[in-house]
Amino acid sequence: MTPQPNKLPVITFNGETLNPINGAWRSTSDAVRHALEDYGCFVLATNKVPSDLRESIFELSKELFRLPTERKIKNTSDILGFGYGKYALMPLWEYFGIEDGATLEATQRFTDLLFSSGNNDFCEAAFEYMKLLSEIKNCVMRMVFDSYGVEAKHCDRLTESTLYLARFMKYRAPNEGEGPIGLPAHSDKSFLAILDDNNVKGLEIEMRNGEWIYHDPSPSTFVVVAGEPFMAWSNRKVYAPVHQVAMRTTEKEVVRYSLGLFSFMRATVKVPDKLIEDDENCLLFRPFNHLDFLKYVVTEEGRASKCAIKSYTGVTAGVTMDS
Ligand SMILES: O=C(O)CCC(=O)C(=O)O
Ligand SMILES: [Fe+2]
Repeated sequence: MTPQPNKLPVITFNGETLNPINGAWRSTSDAVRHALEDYGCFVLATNKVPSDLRESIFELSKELFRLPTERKIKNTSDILGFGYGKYALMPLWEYFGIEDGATLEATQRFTDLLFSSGNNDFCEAAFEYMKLLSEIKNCVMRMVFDSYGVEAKHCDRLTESTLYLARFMKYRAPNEGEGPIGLPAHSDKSFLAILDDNNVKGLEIEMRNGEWIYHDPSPSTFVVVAGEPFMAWSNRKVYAPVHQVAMRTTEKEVVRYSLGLFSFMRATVKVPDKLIEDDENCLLFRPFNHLDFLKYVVTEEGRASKCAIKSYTGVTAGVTMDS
């Protein structure tokens, strides 16, 4: 498989597109919805995150990965993928998660735990950066709800219940004899992810037709990716793409740093009636608790499933709204 160059839609968020009273809001919302339906992801061009903040957070994340292992492993979590991770089976990849990572309190706790003599620059930049990403995520959500004609109060209910995972990731180049895969192919278990990187290629995405493409990074773009729970919420209109990270380089000194803000819902996720009506009353996913779904994902059955959300809460034969 040789992935092809980026063919993802590029959508711009600027002052005009982000104002719901402008016509541009409507057309941008429809573009976001169609991109998520057709590709499950899109490239977001925006200057909402200042470039100096982006540069400093990537510089500061290098400090994080330089810490000694005995410090790194202090970052633990009950939820898989939310703590510190480095696995023998995925030797190129390493990550830190900050649970509730769009809040100052959680970012401060993380900083205090990792940096024994403090690191105010890290704490401030990480919080500021993740807060901006959470605003972008809220905007994407509102646009999708709007484009489907689902009332804003349903969006607010989910938004207010969001649990954020801020993730810092590092991928080294493969050594001789090692394969290029940093993070194996998967679909996300988060609702929505906003991804960023230090302009080093690596993210590869499978299109609906099975073709793989790679994302060509740039300093003013992010990648927005829908996860399985978003697909379920939309009654399978939104696509949750399989993607992976591959370090296809022979230059040993290349290091890819990426950052992601992943959102999870504490409130029950339920297909809006509006979307079921549009599907002639055929409900494909029962209401579910997103955090319980994460527990299912790590069970033997969840791990074995090709699409965990389908085996967790999918309606196989299709039922009517009132059954
Ligand atoms: O590092 C990246 O760009 C992607 C990471 C990713 O797909 C994930 O953490 O689920
Ligand atoms: Fe992912």
